[in-house]
Amino acid sequence: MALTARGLTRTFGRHVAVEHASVTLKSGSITGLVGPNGAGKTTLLLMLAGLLAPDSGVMELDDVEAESAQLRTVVGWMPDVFGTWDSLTATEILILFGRLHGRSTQKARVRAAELLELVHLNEFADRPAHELSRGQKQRLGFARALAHRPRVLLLDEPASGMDPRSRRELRDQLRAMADRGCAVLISSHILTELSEMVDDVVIMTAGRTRYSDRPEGSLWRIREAGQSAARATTMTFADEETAARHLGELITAGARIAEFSRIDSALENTYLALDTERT
Ligand SMILES: Nc1ncnc2c1ncn2[C@@H]1O[C@H](COP(=O)(O)OP(=O)(O)OP(=O)(O)O)[C@@H](O)[C@H]1O
Repeated sequence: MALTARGLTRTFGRHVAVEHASVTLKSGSITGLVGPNGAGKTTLLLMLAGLLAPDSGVMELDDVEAESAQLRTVVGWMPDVFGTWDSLTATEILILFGRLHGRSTQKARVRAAELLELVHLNEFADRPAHELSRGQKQRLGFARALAHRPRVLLLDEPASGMDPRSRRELRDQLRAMADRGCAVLISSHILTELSEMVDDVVIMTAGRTRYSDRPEGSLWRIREAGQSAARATTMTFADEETAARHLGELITAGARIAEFSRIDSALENTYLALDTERT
């Protein structure tokens, strides 16, 4: 399912948090949302999730204008901080969210077990949420966002607090969801990680959105065995295929390659160039 927002504006008192912002989230695509602190990302996500009313602007699901209530039935929302009833167990929280989305207790229970398995929290199923670590809470937050099998998924800093294995799993799960037709939007400050997983990037500064061109090529470090890091060569390749071909040629020519790794993120450079309006 596709979600399109056009001209969204939201003010708090006299402060304009989001100003005429537009985004298109395509079915099957993962979009990154980046921007400095206070740029309006969370405010935009809340409006797209149907949880905060815009002052003006239009939102559409598959080209049909959608009200907030409709958005809430198809959008899964993962806030940056888990925020829930801490004394409830992981299972109770997921069942409660299933029930709030109109499922029977029985169906919600089955779905809760499935989701706990998905995020590897089975052994914490009956623990109260306040006993979970930060990363475990993030994973429970991800599971909660999936309770009603959303067709659009919005995630605010989903990987913060997660260990490397959980991040990789999250990345794989999001790609699998996109492959099944879900439209995914991720807000994150971890740009190198984001650049590996997104298809499009929306940059937000001072409440305004704009699409970024996908980075063209990236820089790689090539170091031979025995060579110091300072003497390593750097080269730009258009894509991974070209880099792999070059590595093959080096090895065929007898070079003893000890390190061949991507070192830059053009997205990060674009972002840093824009990061002048931090508040
Ligand atoms: N409920 C609110 N009341 C008043 N001002 C708010 C409210 N929510 C957000 N703002 C203001 O709107 C602006 C955008 O905030 P928002 O949380 O959307 O930014 P963000 O891009 O998500 O920032 P961060 O990267 O720090 O999470 C900020 O200046 C913030 O102070």
